[in-house]
Amino acid sequence: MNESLSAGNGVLVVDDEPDLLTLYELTLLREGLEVETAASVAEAWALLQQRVFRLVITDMRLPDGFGMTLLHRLEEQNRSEKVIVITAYGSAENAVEALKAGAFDYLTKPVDLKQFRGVVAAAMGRVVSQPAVAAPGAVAPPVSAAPLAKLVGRSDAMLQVRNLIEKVARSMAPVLVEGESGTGKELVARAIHEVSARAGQPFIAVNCGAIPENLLESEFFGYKKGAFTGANEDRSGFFQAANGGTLFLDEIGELPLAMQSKLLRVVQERAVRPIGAVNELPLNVRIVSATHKDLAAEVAASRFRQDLYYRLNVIRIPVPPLRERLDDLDSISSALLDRITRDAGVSPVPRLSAGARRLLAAYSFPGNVRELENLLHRALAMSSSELIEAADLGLPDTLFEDSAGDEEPADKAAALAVESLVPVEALAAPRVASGPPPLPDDLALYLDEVERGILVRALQQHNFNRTAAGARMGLSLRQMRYRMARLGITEAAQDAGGDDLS
Ligand SMILES: Nc1ncnc2c1ncn2[C@@H]1O[C@H](COP(=O)(O)OP(=O)(O)OP(=O)(O)O)[C@@H](O)[C@H]1O
Repeated sequence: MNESLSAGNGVLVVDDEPDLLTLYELTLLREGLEVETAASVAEAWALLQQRVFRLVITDMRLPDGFGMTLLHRLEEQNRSEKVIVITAYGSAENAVEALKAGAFDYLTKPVDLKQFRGVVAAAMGRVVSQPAVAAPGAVAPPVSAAPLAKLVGRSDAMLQVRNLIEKVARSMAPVLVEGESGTGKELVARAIHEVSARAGQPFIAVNCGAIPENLLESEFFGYKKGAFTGANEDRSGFFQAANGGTLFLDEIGELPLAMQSKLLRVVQERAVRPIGAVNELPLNVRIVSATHKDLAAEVAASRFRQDLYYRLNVIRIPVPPLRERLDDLDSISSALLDRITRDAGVSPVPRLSAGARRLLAAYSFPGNVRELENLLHRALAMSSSELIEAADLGLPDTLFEDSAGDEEPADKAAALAVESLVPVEALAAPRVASGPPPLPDDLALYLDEVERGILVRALQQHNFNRTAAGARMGLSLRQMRYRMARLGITEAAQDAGGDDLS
């Protein structure tokens, strides 16, 4: 034990290959860090019993066990050390496992020293802003729960989302948030940032689908004065702006392939070179991405790079559609009404009548929480009292009739129609007498709704026999089940006593 070492910038490196250990040690010493080394789990643990380090860098395979053992022990004891694991080339599962277990980051052998320095700088940079830990056994600061309060909902599905957010907060691992439009993916990304030690640093949200292709590079990486016509001064990109904090890449599936390659390079090397610059700038940015697309399918269709997908998708947080967490509808509606009236400076906050709540619960919310928010905005404008009635919601008449009474919908057809309600725009298309329907704002959502309407009609025509309804449209039972599940009409059909469940 070296008494002179402070916890401040002490790094413990664990590797059983003496040459590598020396190489790592020299690299770290050159960075001005204080280094101790160990060649086995036992040796490392003995050192960790004596003092606290800022960072532990460990090879995965050691003569007497695995680097994961050290990670698990440190996690169990809630120690403050960040852990970086070094895994063999091609063992991505190990790396992912380590990140899920709480590792700060991982490096793959053969270790690129530039990357090594970048990862270490990120780990040290993050810790520097925290109070120095003085004694063995000191615990990491608890994560703050306040940011999670903005994410309203106590359904099982939301509790799972919250748990995941808390779990990933301490790590640097990239997170992919998946879910339909308007489910709250950005809110989840913000919560990850705010719960993490990066909370005081910038959170930069970028909608990848909204930036013209020819501007992507300069927007992301910045440029130097004179790099191209019109570059009259140096300009930072999103990465530099997010340095020290979190970069939220919304609609990552919209990035063109050429930009995906450039993004991968920056993410791997943890450094960015602005257009026209000679030198790279080191980065310490956590990446949280989001998509409403099935990115695995995009990879299969060669529209998304597999290597980038694996890099961004270390931890996946699926955010379920609102129709799958109707338990949360009342609390989310109240929170939204609170927010809307507060923003408008109106009081008191109106309430939803029992009829209005019933009507909302019968709706399928293809636009999820954002649609609920818009709907409540409109309802507030329509309502003339402190009570928002069903009629103020502006929902389609079919739904209105079905849920007006307290009784359950009378027959299978009604149950299915209510569950899989087609939004007004989708229904309107075939009814319009002259001229083409307006272009949809969201083609995928629009087509989903058209498909939903067709499936419901086919099922109704075939007395809810999915095999027959599918066969009528050239679909196997398996394809029907898949499509019904995807479009959220499985349950209604089962409730309705579908005769070919198997
Ligand atoms: N659980 C929730 N509690 C309170 N408000 C929510 C919740 N989920 C979403 N919202 C609100 O719904 C709106 C849409 O959320 P958000 O922008 O995070 O969705 P998104 O999934 O990122 O949407 P998109 O895919 O269109 O980018 C926001 O105003 C957000 O504050």
